[in-house]
Amino acid sequence: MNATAREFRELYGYGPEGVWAAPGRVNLIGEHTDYNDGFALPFALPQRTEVAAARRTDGILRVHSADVPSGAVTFELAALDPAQPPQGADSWAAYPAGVVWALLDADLPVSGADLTIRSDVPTGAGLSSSAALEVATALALTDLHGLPLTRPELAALARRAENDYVGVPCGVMDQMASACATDGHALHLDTRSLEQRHIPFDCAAAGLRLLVVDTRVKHALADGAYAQRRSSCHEAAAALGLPALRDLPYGELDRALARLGDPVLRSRVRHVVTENERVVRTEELLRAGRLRETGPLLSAGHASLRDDYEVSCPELDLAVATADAAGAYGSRMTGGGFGGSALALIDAEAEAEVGRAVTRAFRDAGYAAPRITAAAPSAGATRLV
Ligand SMILES: Nc1ncnc2c1ncn2[C@@H]1O[C@H](COP(=O)(O)OP(=O)(O)O)[C@@H](O)[C@H]1O
Ligand SMILES: O=P(O)(O)O[C@H]1O[C@H](CO)[C@H](O)[C@H](O)[C@H]1O
Repeated sequence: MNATAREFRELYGYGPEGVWAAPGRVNLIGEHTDYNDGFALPFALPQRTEVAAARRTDGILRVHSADVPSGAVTFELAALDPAQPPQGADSWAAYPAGVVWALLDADLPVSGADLTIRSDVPTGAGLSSSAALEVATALALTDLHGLPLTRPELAALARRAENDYVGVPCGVMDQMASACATDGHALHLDTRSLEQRHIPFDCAAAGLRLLVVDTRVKHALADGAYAQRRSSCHEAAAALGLPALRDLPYGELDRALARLGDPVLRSRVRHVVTENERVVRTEELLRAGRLRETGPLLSAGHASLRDDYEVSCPELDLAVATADAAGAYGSRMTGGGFGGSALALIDAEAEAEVGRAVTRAFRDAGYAAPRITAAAPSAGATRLV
């Protein structure tokens, strides 16, 4: 029997109606573009979050996570209030409760549920464990209640839970990647229209590996820096008379920068506009099967995040510099930054060597040992049982 289903049975004393799973993600390129209506190119990880679930008819939601050392948290659906999300040891339960709140707020009827969660997506590592939890919960509840949402609608609902119930002002990239990605592909996302294209991305066939270096520096998006970047972008777009920075074409960047007085705003705009362009160029190279040539774009993306957007940290910079020096085609931080993970595109046979070099560099710098894994583009959310 599936381990999450077994845990459900042990905890609640009866069997679940099904088990659903949604993956974490790595963003290949297109960072801090999703709240600017821009482009991103994430792919799903093999690591995923499972949710075993059964309906209830009494307006009660019980949630339990095998990854949190506390019992089930119980909510009355009628009392779910975004002004009062659970706090302290129960704060994790805001993610599944937020999904139920978002469904009810959209007039999608949920009668109650029991849920058990378990995951192998590292939390707070920039690999979207929170989106995996939201999307797996949303898929379980919509399937169980017969609610016909498309995958982009499901992702938008999961994002609403995170923005308006949990209180994290993220964009939609993570939820879209988790809900919509397909095995062996990167997902080209237009975060304005939610249009998506599945781009073949078979590293193994090309003799390549994508190394994910989790620096173990916990990032926390709820703190102010992410929201600050977001509002700087919105301020710059307004100053330029644009709906969003997405509407500033790459070819007009210099002229637009000359119109912005504030040097900080100029840097933020330069990152977003050049990053959108890097996504476009990366997609072209992937489509042409020129995977290695994406390396310089990844590295340029990192420099832009470090210098113009100022969301890197010494551990991420060290991971990137060491991987590059050890022969990576390119590498960059991935996710929101301020910690979390870096990504390196390397030859398959260099995996052990690059891993050793990064581990040694972290030890020499006195940093905690990084967690290094290879990631293959994997499937999006699905029903398992
Ligand atoms: N399996 C899980 N069980 C319980 N809570 C989880 C699980 N996965 C994620 N979470 C919640 O999501 C939070 C991590 O979200 P976040 O800080 O945005 O990082 P990321 O999404 O990059 O991993 C955790 O602190 C926890 O509250
Ligand atoms: O740091 P993460 O939680 O993985 O990812 C965060 O930052 C990225 C930056 O591209 C996106 O804006 C995303 O919507 C947000 O959740």
